Amino acid sequence: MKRMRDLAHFSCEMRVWRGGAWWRIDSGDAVPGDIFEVTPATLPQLPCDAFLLDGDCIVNESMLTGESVPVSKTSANDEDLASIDYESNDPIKSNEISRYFLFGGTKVIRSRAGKFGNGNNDDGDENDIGANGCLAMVARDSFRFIGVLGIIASLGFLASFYNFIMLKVDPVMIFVRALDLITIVIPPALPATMTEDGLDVLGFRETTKDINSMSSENDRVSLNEFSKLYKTATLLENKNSEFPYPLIICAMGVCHSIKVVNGQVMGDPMDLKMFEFTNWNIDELDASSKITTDQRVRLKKMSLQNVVGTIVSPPYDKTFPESNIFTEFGVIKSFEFVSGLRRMSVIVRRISYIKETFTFQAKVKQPDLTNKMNTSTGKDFEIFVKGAPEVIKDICLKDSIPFNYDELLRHYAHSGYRVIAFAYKKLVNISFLKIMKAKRGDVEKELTFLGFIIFENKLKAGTADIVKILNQAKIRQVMCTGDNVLTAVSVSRICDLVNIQNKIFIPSIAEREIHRNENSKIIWEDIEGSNIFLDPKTLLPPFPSRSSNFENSPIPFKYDLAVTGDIFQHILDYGSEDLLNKVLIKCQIFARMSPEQKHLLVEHLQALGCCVGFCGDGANDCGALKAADVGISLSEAEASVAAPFTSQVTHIECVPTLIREGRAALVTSFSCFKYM
Ligand SMILES: Nc1ncnc2c1ncn2[C@@H]1O[C@H](COP(=O)(O)OP(=O)(O)OP(=O)(O)O)[C@@H](O)[C@H]1O
Repeated sequence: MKRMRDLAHFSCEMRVWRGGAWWRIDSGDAVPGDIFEVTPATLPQLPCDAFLLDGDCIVNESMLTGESVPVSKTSANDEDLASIDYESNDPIKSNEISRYFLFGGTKVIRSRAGKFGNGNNDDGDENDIGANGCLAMVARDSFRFIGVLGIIASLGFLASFYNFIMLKVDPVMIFVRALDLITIVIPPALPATMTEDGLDVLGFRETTKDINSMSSENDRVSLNEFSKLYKTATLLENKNSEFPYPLIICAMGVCHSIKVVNGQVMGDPMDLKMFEFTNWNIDELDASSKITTDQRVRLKKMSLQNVVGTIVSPPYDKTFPESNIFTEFGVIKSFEFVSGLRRMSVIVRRISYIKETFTFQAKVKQPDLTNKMNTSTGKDFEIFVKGAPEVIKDICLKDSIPFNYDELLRHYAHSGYRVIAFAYKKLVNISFLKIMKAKRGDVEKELTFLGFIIFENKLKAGTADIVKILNQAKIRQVMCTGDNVLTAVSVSRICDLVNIQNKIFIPSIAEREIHRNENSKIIWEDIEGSNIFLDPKTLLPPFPSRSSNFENSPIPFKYDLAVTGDIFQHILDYGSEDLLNKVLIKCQIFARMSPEQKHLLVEHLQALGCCVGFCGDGANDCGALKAADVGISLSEAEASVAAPFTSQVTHIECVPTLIREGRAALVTSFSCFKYM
């Protein structure tokens, strides 16, 4: 809470643009409408919410979302600003707006050529952490209890006051005796003991360094760790005569959200592993970049110096021993990864150089400066898209999808690998202006499928032990993930979240999403394809003999359910309450869940009377973390506003620790009451 308070009262010096000149003012004096400058040196932490009007920047939002991957912000244009509904309760809700919205309290890692418009200088009190945990309930009930005692004491006080007056006792004595009665009913040390008890528990947490608490309340399991890029699978041959790398390698080199900050590459761990695999180089056109004057001159000659933010290039020395053409990629525009869309894309321009003498200088291993530009690139751009295979399939040209696409996807996902699909399109004869204005939906379509890349999901050491401990404690554990359902099933089996002997049933609907209604039939099918189906109403397997004593027949085998986000949504929209409750109670795996669906799952479990813990590690878990009774954010940030508890050790080992501490706090509180 102290950190929250500090954040609300945070002030610093800032440079604002007023009356045609720059002024240095205290951030407390900033008013809505001010335009101010953001650089990490002068304004490391944003003192207020703001719209990014010009330039771009990278911010660390982990204190809000728990997501330690830096987030890129691009500037808003007039159209964007005009489309905001300021009257709405939450004008910044949409993902589109958060692209150019800077949140007060977040840290600026890097900024480029920007001046910003100040939104409303609120005090960050929107970030309240709901007091919805068990300990909060105990605290609330404790104070209610003291309140009731207070009422009894007051009534006793009035009654004895009246009696003493009737007995004509001395007024000072009346007052002292009446006060005595209050202290008899409410032990004076009780409120202090309760507060002390709470502080003790919090104090212990702060010192463990594993779990940091932002409030006096007291879980999704991040089981997967990207350990190594296992294999690349190019399904289509995409040979390019001038450039020796296949398009899938180019895609791995350019299609990511890696940032270079002070010479260090930062970003999504999966992107980092993928990029590391290519062995390519990346640099950004900011003050700290290593981009040579020579490269800047080349960009300038091609009028690219103001539009290219990032340059990605294959290794100079190994690439073209024979060729006299060297190619690098300038990233013109990127559409960041959005959990709801499950994809990201970049628009790039190839920058090729025809060399007259391609001699490498011994030390710097860079092409000779006598290069000539290849001007043939003209108005051509390329878009590389990567994302969940189901999503990529939908936006690719049908004839570019290999016949065994689903089979391969199923094979790798079933083996527990994370599968990412890549697609590509050449955007021919388009002006810069058009590219800059292009909407995501307009360019991310009619693509050519390039291939899958497969990541091995390595379980963090000790995960299975923690799952076992929680099982022994009879705490129900459910996997809730954005990943593929088959991958989720495989990981759940490895860590004993579901018994490996159990059959798993997955629901599906024949109709496409837009044609679905309450009459759409859900089919619950065995994942192993054994042709066994569950009854769609009772979710029970077929009994050996339905005619004979149906009621008392034993269930023929043990089984679990795994539901995908779209079916979960369908059941919420059209299913009966009975079916929804059965799914909530019986289902062990919720996969391909969007952030909103994770949130809804928590709320519906709570509506059934469950006390829900949620353990999550990313921005896509924020809603669920906040809604849960016990939210644990696994984040490198010291404390994140996304959840009441933050564990810097990004492992579920913090869950039993927290439960133990919570129970200890409860026992201490009850003991206090008993003692008093
Ligand atoms: N950086 C990325 N670029 C492209 N696609 C991605 C990226 N990260 C994830 N995806 C795809 O989007 C899907 C959903 O991602 P999301 O971040 O919502 O969940 P997740 O990381 O798979 O799982 P969890 O919910 O356990 O964090 C992933 O399964 C993957 O197919």
